[in-house]
Amino acid sequence: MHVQAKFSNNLNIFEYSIVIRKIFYLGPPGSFSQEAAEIFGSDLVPVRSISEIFHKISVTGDYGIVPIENSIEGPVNETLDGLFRHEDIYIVDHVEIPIEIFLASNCDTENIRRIYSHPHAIAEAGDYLERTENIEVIRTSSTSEAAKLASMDEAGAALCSMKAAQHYGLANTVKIESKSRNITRFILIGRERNVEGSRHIILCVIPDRPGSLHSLIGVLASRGINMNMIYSRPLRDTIWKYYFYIEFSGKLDEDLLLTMGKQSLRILYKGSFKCCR
Ligand SMILES: O=C(O)C(=O)C[C@]1(C(=O)O)C=C[C@@H](O)C=C1
Repeated sequence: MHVQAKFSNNLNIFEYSIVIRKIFYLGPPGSFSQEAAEIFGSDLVPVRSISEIFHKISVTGDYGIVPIENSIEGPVNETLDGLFRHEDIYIVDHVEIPIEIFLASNCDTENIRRIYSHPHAIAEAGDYLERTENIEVIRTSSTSEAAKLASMDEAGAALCSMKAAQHYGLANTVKIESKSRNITRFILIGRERNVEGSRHIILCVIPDRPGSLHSLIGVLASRGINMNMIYSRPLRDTIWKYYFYIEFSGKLDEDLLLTMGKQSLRILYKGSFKCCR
């Protein structure tokens, strides 16, 4: 895939034209992340965690696909923190994937004693799980890892995609979460920043005093720019201090970033993308 962007100013936003090479994704094969990665390329490499994807991109300069938010469960904190911790990794593109979750096993549904899945999928299937009894719920690194483990457990089942169920030979599948309201947003990340599109992501650390968040987002309000999402996450190296993850849509220019930068101790512009909503 070919991504192009034009924008240039003294905020280190540069022109580029890139060809997507290797893409790291949360494996093993059969994960929803793999479905998202297939949209951008075919040289796909499974790894064990989202943090490992960030690390691999830093070391190799290749690309990665990571989930950023689910419509039911909310933000993927490991991704937000990865974007904050890796200053050299940016948003290259964005895609939304409908998530259809199946309970997949090799035994009859009434004989299931253990359900494996990724914490996000467990939360997304919360309505179903709260009606089950005497079943242990086991967290795994991905829904495809869950399918792999369930295939080796005769009383085990996975919450996973139909693709993962088929890949690991889980014959009994029951749909428990429909894709009408369950969507996960994924971002393609790499070392070049995309600056085209109406949706933007910035990360800010602001002074810990009355009104500082009000002043920061007041910059958006005064320009009629809509803030779509805001989350605070711990800074980690300083206890009880936070950074803010902010998504907004509208016109982005250097002056807006500089004005927001004046209200911040630190500001990172991670990139822009087209958004269907
Ligand atoms: O486990 C997977 O299949 C993933 O790709 C991860 C992930 C997530 O982290 O949100 C992606 C989509 C689903 O919402 C559930 C799990």
